[in-house]
Amino acid sequence: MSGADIREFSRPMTGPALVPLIDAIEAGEKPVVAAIEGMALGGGLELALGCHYRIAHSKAQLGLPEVTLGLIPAAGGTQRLPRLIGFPAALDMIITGRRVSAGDALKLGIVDQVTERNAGEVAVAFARSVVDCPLVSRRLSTWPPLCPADLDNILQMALARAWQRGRGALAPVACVQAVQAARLPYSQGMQQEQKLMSMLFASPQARALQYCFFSQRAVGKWSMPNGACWDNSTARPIRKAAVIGLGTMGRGIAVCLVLAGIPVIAMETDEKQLEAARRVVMALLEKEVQKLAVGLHLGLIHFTLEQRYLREVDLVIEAVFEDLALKKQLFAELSSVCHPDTLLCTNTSQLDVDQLATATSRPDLVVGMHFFAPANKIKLLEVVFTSRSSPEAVATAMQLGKWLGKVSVAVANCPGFVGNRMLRPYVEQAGFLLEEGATPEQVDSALEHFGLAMGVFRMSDLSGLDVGWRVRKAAGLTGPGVPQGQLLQTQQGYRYSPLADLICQKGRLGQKTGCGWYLYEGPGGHMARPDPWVHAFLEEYRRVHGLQPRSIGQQEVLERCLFALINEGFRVLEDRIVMDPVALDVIYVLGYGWPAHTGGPMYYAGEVGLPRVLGRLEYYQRVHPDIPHLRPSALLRQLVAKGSPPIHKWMWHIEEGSSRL
Ligand SMILES: CC(C)(COP(=O)(O)OP(=O)(O)OC[C@H]1O[C@@H](n2cnc3c(N)ncnc32)[C@H](O)[C@@H]1OP(=O)(O)O)[C@@H](O)C(=O)NCCC(=O)NCCSC(=O)/C=C/CCCCCCCCCCCCC(=O)O
Repeated sequence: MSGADIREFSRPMTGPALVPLIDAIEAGEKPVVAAIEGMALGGGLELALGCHYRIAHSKAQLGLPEVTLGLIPAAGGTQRLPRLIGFPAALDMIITGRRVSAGDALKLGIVDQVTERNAGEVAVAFARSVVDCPLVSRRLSTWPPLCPADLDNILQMALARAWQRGRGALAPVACVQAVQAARLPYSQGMQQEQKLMSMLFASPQARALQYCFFSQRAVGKWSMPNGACWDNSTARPIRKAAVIGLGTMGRGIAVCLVLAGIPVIAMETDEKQLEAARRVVMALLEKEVQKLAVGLHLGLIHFTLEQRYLREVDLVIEAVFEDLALKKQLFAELSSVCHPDTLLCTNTSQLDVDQLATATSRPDLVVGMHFFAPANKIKLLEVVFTSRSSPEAVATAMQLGKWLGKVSVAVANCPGFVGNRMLRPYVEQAGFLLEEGATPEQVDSALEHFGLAMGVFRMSDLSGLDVGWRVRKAAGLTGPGVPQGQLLQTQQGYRYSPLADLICQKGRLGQKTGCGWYLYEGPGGHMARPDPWVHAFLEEYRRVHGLQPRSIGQQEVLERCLFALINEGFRVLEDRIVMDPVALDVIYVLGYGWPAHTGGPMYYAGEVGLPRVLGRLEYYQRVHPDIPHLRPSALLRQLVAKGSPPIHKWMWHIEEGSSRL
């Protein structure tokens, strides 16, 4: 039982109400034994906590995931669980919403027995064995709270953790407040639980998080412009895969495949690089084995320099250096080395997948599988199809992503695909704000305050500033031979900030070099500190170019960065790069640390109000007519003209024939 039907939350609820039902079961004179097979989540676990005993199958999982829906476990979960397993363990489960295995539930004391047999049959036998035992001590609501001496401290720390995890989300904090009320008598604690739930239940954050829940499932129902879709296309089984290029991304992808139980050929061209990769990958895998307490066959991965092993694989994921010529050459080689049916996938984050497909003998079997760093942690996968990709190839990549525990989103091929395409105007605005008077930490703090996991400059330092530098060079925006315009600089007719290029020229490439937009404790350091050198550099830059710095408020940072990103999102929709705006939201929440409690950038635009987004873009465009990304998209204008329909109706307003596919 995985809890309430979430769809019911947006409709008038019908009875019977869960709380009195659970209370009645608990108060009853017959022993009730919960037999848990599969899942006991949310209201499912709360119901089990109201039973007098709990028997779980060894494969069962238990949890209170309400926090991920912007809620608290409000059918007594916040009151019974701390009484049963103590405050620290209950706080951990309720604030994170994480699931625990039956084995861990037994250790924590949530279940009384774990069985390998049919849990129902075992529960019946168990019930017979306890039929004459008094029930008084089995009613959790009557237990006195297990209050340790340092409970205040524990609650304070939990509150701090909830603030930190939540980044502005209300539910994690409310979870702590509700659990805190478990030190009161049960009936008073329940009143507090209901009060907090009532506050959250109708909140915009809960609506946004529930939208995220359904969006992440909706993207699995992909379709392509040619009519191919998830339920008319068959995925191929992947019995063995290869990863070529064992840099950071390749290593992470190899780890994902092994963890999913898929045998992997991990290939490099250089012995030293191969050995370095072997050490890192094996260390990562051993850590996972310990963490997950699972038996994992580490022999599933074979490291090699030899292409002949590629003959036996069903799918290759290429993750070599981001260079089109190099990748094209590799794809041409793969055509002759691999079996003719082998799928050839690229992990490129922005190169033209069509061009790679053209270099092969089987363009129909070429797709992009764009993982996000760290590939073994981030749940998102962009599956990039070209006009020639076969439905079978797309279905296989989508299915493989799911098998790896990712949420796969099918997107059409275009520069930067979806995520990085929308990121460009956002990063660009941040650069302009520096020219106009902001510092990296001011911009980042506004964005982090909004809820983003990391501000734009901290994120750039983490990814490496040379990544964007290389892209800008390839696009002819900077580099030797590119004329440097007058400042404010213009390139290709539009305003261009060379600040990031100048920083790179100084050898400041981010965390890996110990400095970038911030200063770190050393190369590879993670602690970003404001850097006086950067401040002096920005001041000098403005002085040389006669730019009068002005004070830039949080609102302007947010509007310029976020609305520019959203505006590009509307253009992505116009171009029909995805079928639906939910895809953009899923990509940003899972891949770019966009706060889930705002639903994602496109949902957020709807909440802010499309007329407001349009109005602010028009205003900034008047002030900065040389920045095309601030020019409102045709779709945004059209939606506002049509009275700002809800997000699920946006695609109805795209003119036929506007697709660039
Ligand atoms: C682990 C899963 C269960 C399964 O995972 P998987 O096998 O991978 O399958 P999925 O692809 O995820 O899902 C398959 C389809 O099922 C749909 N689905 C799944 N779960 C739900 C659900 N809970 N509700 C609706 N639909 C669901 C999913 O969308 C897929 O559909 P489709 O095929 O795409 O169409 C996994 O799905 C999972 O984790 N599910 C969610 C589990 C969860 O979060 N459970 C907690 C729910 S909240 C809850 O249980 C709360 C209970 C107590 C309520 C008590 C309320 C007290 C009332 C107080 C109210 C106060 C209001 C006051 C108002 C006022 O003041 O007036």
